[in-house]
Amino acid sequence: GMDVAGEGCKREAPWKKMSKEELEHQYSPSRWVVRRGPEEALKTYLQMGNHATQRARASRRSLLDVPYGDGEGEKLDIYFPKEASEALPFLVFFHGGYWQSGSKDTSAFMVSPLTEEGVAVVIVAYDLAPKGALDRMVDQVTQSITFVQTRYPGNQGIYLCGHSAGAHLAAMMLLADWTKRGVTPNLKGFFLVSGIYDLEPLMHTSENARLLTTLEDAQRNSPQWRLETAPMPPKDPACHILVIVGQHDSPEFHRQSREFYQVPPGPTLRQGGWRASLDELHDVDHFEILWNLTRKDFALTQIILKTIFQESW
Ligand SMILES: N[C@@H](CC(=O)c1ccccc1NC=O)C(=O)O
Repeated sequence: GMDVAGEGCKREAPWKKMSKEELEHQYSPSRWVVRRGPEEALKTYLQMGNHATQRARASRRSLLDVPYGDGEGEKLDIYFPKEASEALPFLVFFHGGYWQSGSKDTSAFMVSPLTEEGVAVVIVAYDLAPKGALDRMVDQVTQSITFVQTRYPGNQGIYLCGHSAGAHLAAMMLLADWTKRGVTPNLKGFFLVSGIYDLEPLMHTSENARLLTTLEDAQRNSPQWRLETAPMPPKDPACHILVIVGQHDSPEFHRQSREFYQVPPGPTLRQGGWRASLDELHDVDHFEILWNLTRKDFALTQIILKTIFQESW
């Protein structure tokens, strides 16, 4: 059964007993969708992202292709609520696509419902593999957050949201050393959606082989491994960490979320003041969990809004 955090007994990782085919299957999110075929799911995801982004750009005040660094790929888009103010909460989003696909230009899913409620939304581009190695993507994500804090020092909180590979990049920010950046972002929350936190099993799948050349690469870039080997005290105990997974995500994706929730900062730190939670969202797959964020009445949209605005509740 599921063991209780703090028991201190570590089982052998279950994925190590899987065949290559099984591992491949577990880490192919599109094979687990229930309402359409894999190809159709990926196509719909792209269409929904395209449409949401076009709509956001047509209907909201925005700053597009803002450079957050010198690199050509280091750009972000900012979407604003109707009321002009710099004292806004900011939600910064990192798209998924296994670090090798996806774009900020098709990822503005949550812009309409969040800006409607007074949240500024930032969609970040980063260098995909093979141009970007994981260390570089992590560095770029760190830089993008530093940029938002520097540009909007009066922000009412920066909330990070990432999907799948993007949730991995957001989770790596729990480990970021901001002192080296000269500015500490006003981080108030993490929304980690259908993420991957231990990269080691991916070394044994086809799609990601070229991303992780050594075990050291995988471990250095795994928030699960890093927090297990060197637990970190909370920098801000008020900061929320929401680990969220879809009901129809694969068992390995469920395990990744559950185990990440159980490391510090997880329930062990919750006793010490962290606010961490693990949520399984009813009847959604790996892609619906994101494209439904275009809707205000979707459970995850409501969770995000409640988390951001609870101080005033
Ligand atoms: N080739 C993958 C695609 C994929 O995993 C994916 C696609 C869009 C957004 C996120 C994804 N997964 C993790 O980042 C699949 O078969 O599902």
